[in-house]
Amino acid sequence: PYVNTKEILERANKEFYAVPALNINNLEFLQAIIDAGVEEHSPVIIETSEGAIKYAGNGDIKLGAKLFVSMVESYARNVDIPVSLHVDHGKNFKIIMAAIQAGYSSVMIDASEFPFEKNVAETKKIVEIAHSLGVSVEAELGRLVGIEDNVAVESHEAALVDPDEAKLFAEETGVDFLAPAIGTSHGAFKFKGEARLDFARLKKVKDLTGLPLVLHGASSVPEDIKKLAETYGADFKGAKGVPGEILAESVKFGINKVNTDTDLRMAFIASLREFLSKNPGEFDPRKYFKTPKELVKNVIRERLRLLGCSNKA
Ligand SMILES: O=C(COP(=O)(O)O)NO
Ligand SMILES: [Ca+2]
Ligand code: NA
Ligand SMILES: [Zn+2]
Repeated sequence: PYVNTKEILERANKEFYAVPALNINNLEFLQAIIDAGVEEHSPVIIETSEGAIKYAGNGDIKLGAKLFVSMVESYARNVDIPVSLHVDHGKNFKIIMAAIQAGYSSVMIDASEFPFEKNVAETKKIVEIAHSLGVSVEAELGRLVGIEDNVAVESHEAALVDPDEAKLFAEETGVDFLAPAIGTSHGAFKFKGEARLDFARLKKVKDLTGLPLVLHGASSVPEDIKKLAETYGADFKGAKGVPGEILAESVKFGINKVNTDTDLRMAFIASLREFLSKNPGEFDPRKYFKTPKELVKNVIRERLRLLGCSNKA
């Protein structure tokens, strides 16, 4: 069934596991996610960035939002796992409103680049509108910067979430789930040295807010996927993600939603490169997208198990 993200995350919060939030831009990734959830008897959270909404709507954001809601809601009705649809990194009021009106389960208002007071004001505004329409809200505190090696440079300290601010933020905004910056960053090149997240800081945010917490920039960039892509011509030198054991550790300290985009993209392109080089005569997209979808599905299945949300449907 199609559910509200809050329902999925409240249970995860109570039972100490995490649910991946999986970014899509098209039909194939959505199919891979639904299949992974069904095969693992697991809830799944589908999320679309503002760019994805523009992409699907061919520039028309209302159309894009409606298209994603109808696709996700239709597939969700067809399976017996909880599925929700979320706006990732909402910054543009018009796009957030289009998504809420189209029927998204939840939206992120990302005002994390602004000073605390403005972040509070922006988030509060969206929370009031969203809650009046039964939509749940995510916000972010701190900025996504990798903690270089073990030297938490001055500027990085300033970028990471302040746990006391997080408590105040939660009280003042009424936000449903919170993304505390603890050392991750988006994309495939997250760390130059050792991957390290600030778990002490994370635990403080959890203790002080009690909210379901979100880890952004959570892709692992699995070694086998990277190698497969490079075998077939990709140049992913220096790509490094959050190791699986660190992701599992973050769940122990209170992470309940794990934003995953890069790993799906890397799996898809690695498998597509392999398929195309082995099948030079193929030109049916239902064929050349089949094994990429399979690999994306299997990467997601593994992540569902790692995060403890398999069999939680
Ligand atoms: O945070 C993310 C995705 O992060 P990755 O690039 O690590 O998949 N989306 O909001
Ligand atoms: Ca941000
Ligand atoms: Na998000
Ligand atoms: Zn993010």
